[in-house]
Amino acid sequence: MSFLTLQAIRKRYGATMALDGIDLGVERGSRTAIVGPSGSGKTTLLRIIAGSDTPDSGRLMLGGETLADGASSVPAYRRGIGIVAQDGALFPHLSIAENIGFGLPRRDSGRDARIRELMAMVELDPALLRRRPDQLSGGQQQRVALARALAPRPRLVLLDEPFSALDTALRASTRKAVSDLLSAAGVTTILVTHDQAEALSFADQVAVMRQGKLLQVGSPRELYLRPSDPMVASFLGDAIIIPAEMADGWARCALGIVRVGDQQPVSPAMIMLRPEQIGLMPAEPLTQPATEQDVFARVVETDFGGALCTITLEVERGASTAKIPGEAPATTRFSLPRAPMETPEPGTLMRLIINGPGHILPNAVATTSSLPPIR
Ligand SMILES: Nc1ncnc2c1ncn2[C@@H]1O[C@H](COP(=O)(O)OP(=O)(O)OP(=O)(O)O)[C@@H](O)[C@H]1O
Repeated sequence: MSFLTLQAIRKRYGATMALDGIDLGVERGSRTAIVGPSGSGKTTLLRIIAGSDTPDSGRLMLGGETLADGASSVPAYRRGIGIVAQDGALFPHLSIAENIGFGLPRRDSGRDARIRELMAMVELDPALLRRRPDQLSGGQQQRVALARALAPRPRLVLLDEPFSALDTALRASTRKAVSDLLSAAGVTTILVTHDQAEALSFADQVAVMRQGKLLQVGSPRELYLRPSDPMVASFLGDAIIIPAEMADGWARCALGIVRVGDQQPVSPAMIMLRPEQIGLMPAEPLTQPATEQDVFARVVETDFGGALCTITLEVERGASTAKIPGEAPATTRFSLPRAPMETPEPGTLMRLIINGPGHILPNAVATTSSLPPIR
């Protein structure tokens, strides 16, 4: 059994099923990120783990101890769980030292030493201990909030969108610092976030939620490269999802003939490619004769976005796509991010180079069977 185990957790608010049978295991010392769109149930799940809400049914266990079994539950203050909220939620009228020491017994002789140890752990200058929260930057406040959560040596730390109030640069550096610190301390952590990049870089395990259900749970790599359905695929990054006809480990789709992994071929299927798998080469002048497998696309639009620009392309009915009967599928228009110096002018014809395998989405229904079999 995992260190933290959730079994068939359900929670309803009136007509809304906020959690609809959640099963999840979290290993000791690991970091799990829970991601999902707004209203998918992330906060409700965190509140039930923390003990600020009780499930209607289901079981929650931590370190072998049952914390909730249906509506009967151990109160929050006896769970040994630390929480870092979105805005840090520091006590504004208390000094930094008093904030960090809030959960430590006042008469404990080691209290001051522990507060200093935590300041060092979160890499803050001890000179800040006398200040009040409003005299610290946003990033420093979040580190204090983490120190306060870690002070009583919790069994589990819950991070509720703790970096979302920080600006982009500070967000990345604070996230890295917090992530390194938690892994060095071996603290079991659950992070709730809207931000897929944050989830993928922070966690060992990512759980994607939608409408009160966990759609998929796995390592960041597994979820990014092998999502189970289009929603998980698109939530974790840009994805090109197109129907394909399968044969012998190959897929024929509007972008050409793409190798697929060793998944069970169901034909037709929906396959996913990440934009970084698609290379572009100018098609003109043609350096070698076009073959049957070549696919060309014309740049229809470019959007300047600084370090990354977006190129929108439309597949031309070239050698291989010419064999697709009927109307050109709507998915023949797709967008790719590119560095500004690699952004061709609108109107340029490009040859597509697909790298690496396409991924068959096992839980997606192919929208067309009009593609011909591969010969
Ligand atoms: N106290 C409540 N009373 C009624 N409905 C609630 C309550 N708390 C949550 N809900 C509903 O339950 C569903 C899940 O809400 P929850 O806050 O857990 O989602 P979330 O994924 O955390 O969303 P966000 O990312 O916007 O914070 C939503 O439909 C929400 O409106």
